[in-house]
Amino acid sequence: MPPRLIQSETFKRSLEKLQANEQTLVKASVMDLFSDISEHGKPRAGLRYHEIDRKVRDPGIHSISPGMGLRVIIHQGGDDYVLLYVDHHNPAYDWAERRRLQPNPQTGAMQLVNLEEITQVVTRTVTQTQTLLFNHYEPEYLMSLGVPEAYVEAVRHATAENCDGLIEVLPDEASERLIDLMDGKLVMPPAPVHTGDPYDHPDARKHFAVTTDEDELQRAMQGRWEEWMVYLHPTQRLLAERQQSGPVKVSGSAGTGKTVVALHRTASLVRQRPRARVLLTSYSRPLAARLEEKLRTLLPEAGLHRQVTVINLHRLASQLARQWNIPSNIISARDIEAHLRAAAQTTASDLPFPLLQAEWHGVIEPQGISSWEQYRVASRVGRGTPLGARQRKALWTVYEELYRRLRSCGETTWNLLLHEVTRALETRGPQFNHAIIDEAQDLGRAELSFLRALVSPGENDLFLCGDPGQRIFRARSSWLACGIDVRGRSHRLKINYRTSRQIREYADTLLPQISDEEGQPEHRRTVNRFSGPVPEHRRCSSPEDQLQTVTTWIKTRLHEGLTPGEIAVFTRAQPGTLATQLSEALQIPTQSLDDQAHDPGKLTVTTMHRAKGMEYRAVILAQLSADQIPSPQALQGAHDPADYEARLEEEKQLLYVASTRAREYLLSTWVGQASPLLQLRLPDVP
Ligand SMILES: Nc1ncnc2c1ncn2[C@@H]1O[C@H](COP(=O)(O)OP(=O)(O)OP(=O)(O)O)[C@@H](O)[C@H]1O
Repeated sequence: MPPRLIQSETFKRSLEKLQANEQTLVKASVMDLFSDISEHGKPRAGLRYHEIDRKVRDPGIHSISPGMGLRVIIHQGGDDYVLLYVDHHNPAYDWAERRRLQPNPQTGAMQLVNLEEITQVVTRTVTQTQTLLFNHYEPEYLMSLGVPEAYVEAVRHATAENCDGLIEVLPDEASERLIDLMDGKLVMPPAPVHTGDPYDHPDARKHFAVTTDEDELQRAMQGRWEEWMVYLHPTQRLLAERQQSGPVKVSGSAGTGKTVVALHRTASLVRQRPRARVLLTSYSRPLAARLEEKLRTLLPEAGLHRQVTVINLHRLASQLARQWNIPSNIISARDIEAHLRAAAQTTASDLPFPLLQAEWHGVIEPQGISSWEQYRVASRVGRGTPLGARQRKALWTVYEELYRRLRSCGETTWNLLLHEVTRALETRGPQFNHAIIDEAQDLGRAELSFLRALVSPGENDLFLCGDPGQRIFRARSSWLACGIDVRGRSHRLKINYRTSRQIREYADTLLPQISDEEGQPEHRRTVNRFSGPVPEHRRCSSPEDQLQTVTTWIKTRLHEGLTPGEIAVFTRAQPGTLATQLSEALQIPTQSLDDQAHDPGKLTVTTMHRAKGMEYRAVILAQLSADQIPSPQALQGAHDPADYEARLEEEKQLLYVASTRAREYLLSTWVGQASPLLQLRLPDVP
């Protein structure tokens, strides 16, 4: 085999931490190294390739010196040169001293191990009363699950009390399999590598990328080269690439890489099926715009990108409606209420108006019921008060009049439009071969039925990614009832790549038990890749005090080196004057993300709804007082107790969505009494 250059994810991460001019220098040296080993089989003298003058645990460890005091740590094993890390001289060598690169004896996959971490974990004390979680498994079995040999003893001494820290430092694939064991699942080891190449195993491909092509390396070094584009977790890769016999569900709590899987799935389908029509979609327009931007990075070949339609479902439905002459003027909430009142008057109905409203918004409109025959037998599950046939008939008389009024002014609602287009699709036929949906938890019955009709049923037809804990636009709808059967094809992602363990643990307390789309309780256990500061809370004495608190906190973050684009302030209602006040106090521009893309030079100040799909190093949740969240307006609009519960649940999930946008820092502030949704145990609140 010719000499190879292999880039590890640890190298990628360390490179990103350097200054721009240092990065340029390192990238140039990496290009030189690649051409040297490709042409001459070894690095040239100018790169000062040598063993390091420390007591390293791994004899394969070497370094090169690109200049400016930097050292690139490289592992050489035969003809393989693995880029492991880069930093200034001392920290780079400190890092190298503690690392060992070796194949897992059972799986054959190459693994990089931090020997110091293991020592810390193994020496943790375990009391007699604590139960050892994995002690009854043979070391060989644990290694076959991807646990590096050096960690086996630590894993066998893990207890419920200390396992989080341990699972955090294990390779992702091993962590995920241990979580499955803790959840009581039977876990089969991955198949060993047949090629005999320790970098070719799916477990190793999460951490190492083999470079064989100079152009590819050049692109990676010069262009945007993000970790998620290259180092997929084996489960992510499998989901993205595997043939599926029908609809697939990928779930996972916030930050577990669902969007990344959706993007790779799209790219993989397009590459494998040059003539297929592929739809990549989501609930809202900004989410679809963000998907499109990321897909362009992942699929730079313009031809391939053109094969995919990236659009949000509502926009697609209204485009098709216009094409097929279906009325597509969307009526406002206020006008529909006025029409309903007028319809009740015209039909001399004595039914209570709240009942008319509740039935319209809770049953008729979401199900797209357009005739008495449909309404007579329609399901009203979860609607509280049962209705007899005579009452239904009386209600229907009003809705018939409402429909007549809507037709005469050529207006409709989103749900009715979606149902109309779905009916048209039944005669005109599906428009796509494959659809990939992100944030699928936000699809209601109308969107789900539309989606089903859009795509030809069959292999690899629908691929739905979502988190039932982040439902903020629509009440829960059964996928099965809309013809989307994911039984036997559901997968849950368990590694959280976005947030620190502290933020994830805090965010989890905001959510009660979560049920999936069929009402089944969800396991939500995940493992984080890093730790960080504990989320902070501040009760403020007045709005001015809150402004001062937020300003000071942001100044501290900026002082620590964060940029304005890495910080966001979210509020439940429109932030109002807060954006202007912060901009003046901090002397930096702000952005609200309503119709513009995220600008890295500006501080984000916007609503929690607009936070969806974003991520920041630091997040402030401001104006969290009891009279601001749950939103009184949202709850007042509830049509019946079931609707009230659903709206309250949405408020909790909104807070969860907003909190989980934070990677490292999270601050919550309020004036007066804190929101009951915060579930505060308040020892640290002044
Ligand atoms: N395999 C991976 N390696 C490294 N980083 C990853 C990987 N997968 C995802 N990430 C990163 O983790 C973060 C969260 O990923 P993503 O947005 O796909 O999660 P999500 O599950 O869709 O989150 P949410 O539900 O909150 O929108 C992103 O920064 C992404 O780049």
